[in-house]
Amino acid sequence: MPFASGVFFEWWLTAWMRSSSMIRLHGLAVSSTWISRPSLNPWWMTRPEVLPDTIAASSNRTNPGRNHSTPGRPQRFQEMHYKFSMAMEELALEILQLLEETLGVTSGDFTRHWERLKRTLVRFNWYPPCEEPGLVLGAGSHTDPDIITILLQDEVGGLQILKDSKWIACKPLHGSFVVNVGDFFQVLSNDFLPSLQHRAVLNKEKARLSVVTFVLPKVDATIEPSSDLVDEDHPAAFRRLMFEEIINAAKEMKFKGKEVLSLFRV
Ligand SMILES: O=C(O)CCC(=O)C(=O)O
Ligand SMILES: [Fe+2]
Repeated sequence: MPFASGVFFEWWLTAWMRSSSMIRLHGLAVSSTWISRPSLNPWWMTRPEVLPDTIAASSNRTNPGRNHSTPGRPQRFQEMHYKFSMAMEELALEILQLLEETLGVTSGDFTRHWERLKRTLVRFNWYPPCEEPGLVLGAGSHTDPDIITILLQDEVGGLQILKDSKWIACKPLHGSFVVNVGDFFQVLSNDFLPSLQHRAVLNKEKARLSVVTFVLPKVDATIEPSSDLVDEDHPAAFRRLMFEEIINAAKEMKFKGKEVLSLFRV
């Protein structure tokens, strides 16, 4: 759906970028963020002090409860953004249920946080072309601190994942989503599903659009490895912790990635 309107987004985000200060996500990207459940405080609004500057800047524009009246956003774009985040909520729940089935999690531990406290954050990242793509990143190397991230990228490509110390291009596959495991989920799954270190590179000629849905628990959600995935051979790898602790640590480490979880290992 969003890519049918790629031209529109490019126009809109460019205009927005011109008319407001540039928002940077570690590197060179302009983002527009939507919160699916304005009634639930997103973590960056409840704890402004743990905000990365980039997200703080986005959140100023997406004041929860006022998403529909955010100035400068055409009504049609807002409606589309809303519909998209609702569809992503359904998809997220299905993915989590499938993962429970696959890993034999009968306690409902994966879906519990989500069903009770569900919240998605849909972000449009627009990466302008860059004459020297080797010198700057669109999004720096990081892991997402959330449960899972559902990512849709256009045909330009630029997402890379770190595997065996090498960056591997995650080539766009038309009509498909990329699903990333976040730090929170690595804890829940007791290391069975490790979070993914990734980044986005820029393109010399073409602008790129990605639509990223972060599936988040409430900031004070408490987690520990699912009892279904803990046994004698696989003792609990993490202590009990609050989602907020992951966020705070990620912020302190400037969203650089995997080391964050080492703070919570037992
Ligand atoms: O644009 C991309 O491919 C990656 C974006 C990303 O990792 C993020 O927004 O967290
Ligand atoms: Fe990410």
